[in-house]
Amino acid sequence: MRVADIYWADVEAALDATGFASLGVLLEADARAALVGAFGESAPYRSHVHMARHGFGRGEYKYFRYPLPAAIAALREALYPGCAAIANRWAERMRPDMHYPAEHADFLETCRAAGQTRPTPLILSYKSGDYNCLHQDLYGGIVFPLQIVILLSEEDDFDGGEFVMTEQRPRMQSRAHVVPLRAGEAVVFAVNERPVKGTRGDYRVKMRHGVSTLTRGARFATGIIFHEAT
Ligand SMILES: O=C(O)CCC(=O)C(=O)O
Ligand SMILES: [Fe+2]
Repeated sequence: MRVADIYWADVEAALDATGFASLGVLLEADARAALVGAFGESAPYRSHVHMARHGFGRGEYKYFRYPLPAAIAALREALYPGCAAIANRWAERMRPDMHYPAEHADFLETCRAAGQTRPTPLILSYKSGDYNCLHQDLYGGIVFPLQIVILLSEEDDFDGGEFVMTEQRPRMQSRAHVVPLRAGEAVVFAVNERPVKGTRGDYRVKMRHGVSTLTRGARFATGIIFHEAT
């Protein structure tokens, strides 16, 4: 599967229905192994977070520094235009003042102008007992409304550790989604909120994502977030 083979109309339909959509397997085994193998190094990263110290859950993650690993940089650039087209249609329904440029390089300029200059792609590592609390990856006032997660481990490397999303609907009870991920599979999902068609026009539901507790093994994932951090 290549980015050029993604059928974006199906992606948009799934995003509209549930707030997430599979993009297929976009990282092959050798690329996954290279990213996992470098987790223990320090040179490729700008920061290292122990989730328990911040109340974010249990496990570790690291933000890549520039230059990003080639595979991550290539996916971020190649996936952005398809995502931006959907983001602009969502903006029309939710945030009519927002418009996203067609190319990621131009969106990075928007981030820089707002003082958001640090890269946000990251790699996460979980062991048995680890989990990632429900959260949103907001790093400043400029927010690109879609982001990507890719499972780097094999499905049988671990038990539990499911990618989960919740949606908080206005004046209603929250809904949960368990999002299945295959090794190397990329899923695009709503960062902050998504539009839902109601009887009186669209309304916004707030989305959060996280990872359920691992009950066995080890799990690695990488996240591609399109906005930069302050
Ligand atoms: O480990 C995961 O699957 C989720 C990671 C995450 O929170 C993210 O990519 O933003
Ligand atoms: Fe996240």
